[in-house]
Amino acid sequence: MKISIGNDHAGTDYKELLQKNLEKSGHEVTNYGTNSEDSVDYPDFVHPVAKDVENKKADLGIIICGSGNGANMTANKHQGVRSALCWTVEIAKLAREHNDANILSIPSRFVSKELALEMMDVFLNTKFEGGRHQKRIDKIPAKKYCS
Ligand SMILES: O=C(CO)[C@H](O)[C@H](O)[C@H](O)COP(=O)(O)O
Repeated sequence: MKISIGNDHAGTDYKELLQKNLEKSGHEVTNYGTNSEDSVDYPDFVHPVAKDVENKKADLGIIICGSGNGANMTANKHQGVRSALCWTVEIAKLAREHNDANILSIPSRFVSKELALEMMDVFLNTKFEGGRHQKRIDKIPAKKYCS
């Protein structure tokens, strides 16, 4: 799969670990950084990931910041992006099965590295169930609701 990944200073070491594992499994990874622990602004590193997913240059995205919230909010401003903030394996699984999430947002300051790896694994290997869930995700875009 093609996976784009981005993080701020709070997620650099997690990103390195996840990227290494993805590449070991044969995935094609585009890393948008940051690659240091110097303080940066998460939108600068998350927008490129969401843009790749929006433009179908990536199959899935992974974004990491301290709480996962700022990264998640940024990604969800992009059309067709459904970014899910996940902190358990089950939530990551449901994000794929029920929400067809295409970006996984990881809160590095609140989950262990082992859990981050497990969430990534389940996120990549779980399929969207469709059916009643398709109807629901079709109703997510605000412009469809408002017009
Ligand atoms: O969690 C974040 C945004 O949702 C970021 O990763 C920041 O780390 C967080 O805002 C804390 O900022 P700080 O500059 O690392 O104290």
